[in-house]
Amino acid sequence: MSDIKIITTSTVRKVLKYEELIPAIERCLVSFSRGKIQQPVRSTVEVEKHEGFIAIMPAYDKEEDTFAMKVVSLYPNNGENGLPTHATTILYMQARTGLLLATMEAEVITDMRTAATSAVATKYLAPDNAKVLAIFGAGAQAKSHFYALNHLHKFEEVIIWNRTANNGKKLCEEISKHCKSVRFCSSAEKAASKADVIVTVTLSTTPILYGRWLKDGVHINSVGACRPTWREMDDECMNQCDLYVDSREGALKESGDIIMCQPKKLINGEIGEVIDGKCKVDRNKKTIFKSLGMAIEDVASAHLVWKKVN
Ligand SMILES: NC(=O)C1=CN([C@@H]2O[C@H](COP(=O)(O)OP(=O)(O)OC[C@H]3O[C@@H](n4cnc5c(N)ncnc54)[C@H](O)[C@@H]3O)[C@@H](O)[C@H]2O)C=CC1
Ligand SMILES: O=C([O-])C1=[NH+]CCC1
Repeated sequence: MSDIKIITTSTVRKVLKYEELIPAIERCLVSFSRGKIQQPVRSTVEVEKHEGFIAIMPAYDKEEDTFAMKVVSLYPNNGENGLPTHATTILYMQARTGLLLATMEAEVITDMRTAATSAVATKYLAPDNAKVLAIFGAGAQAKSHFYALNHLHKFEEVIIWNRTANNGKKLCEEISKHCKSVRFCSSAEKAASKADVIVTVTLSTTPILYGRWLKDGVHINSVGACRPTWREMDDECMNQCDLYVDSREGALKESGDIIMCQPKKLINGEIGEVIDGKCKVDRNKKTIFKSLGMAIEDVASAHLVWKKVN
């Protein structure tokens, strides 16, 4: 047996590109909703003492015959000590034998595949001619979401809102090289009420986006609040919008925005069903894509990386 490869962050950054990743993600979302992916809802171990958790995310793609498993830890308080809030590793295995082929540092994969998934959702759910993008948050996902969305659609204006203004302004400075009009806005309400597309990528556990702020036809990619008691959107926001998810099963187990919503919020469909034409969308309505993150997105990304390094 040949040596197990160790694939580092810098290699992943070099080889993984949105032009290949976005179509690969689109394909795997459809396969997932067609039942061609074996993927349990991730299992999670709470580390209460340190207010963190660790999740294990395996998936097998029956069509591609590819298998991988990601381990991700989320320690929100790390941020205050200058440490990364998420730590991730992927084990990439040979599906035929179950043998380990590579371990991959998965920070870049996690950032890019999550943003690529939101970009696909935006392509299918956002209003035609969306002009203004608002991003809530200024961390790793905020940055990758700008690049992925900008790859598919050129927005006339990008507005960043972040709890810590300095970090928000730094992000504006970086992305201003790629977009004519980028600005930091210290009011979440003002940022939201101008936007045709909103991305929420924060570690907040209580709502930061309110229904009363929303413009007609807005599309929201809600990417944070991945625990059953955490929220990013208030009930009014949830109830005004048609709701799409990555996985129904995952969303009903993990999404506080859905589980805690009053009155109970029904899911219109999985994004894979939308792409597959099995679920019709009215783009004039307000829409939410609630993203919890799926192992199959990691499998598809790891497979692209593996093909490049071999
Ligand atoms: N759906 C998915 O597939 C994935 C979702 N995520 C989630 O996306 C979110 C962002 O992740 P990263 O950018 O990697 O984290 P990060 O740690 O790099 O950035 C976190 C951001 O949240 C902000 N923030 C923290 N606490 C806040 C609060 N109470 N109110 C408002 N803002 C607050 C910070 O200022 C920062 O801008 C997290 O909730 C994370 O768990 C991450 C990976 C995959
Ligand atoms: O899918 C993923 O990797 C994650 N979702 C929420 C935190 C990390």
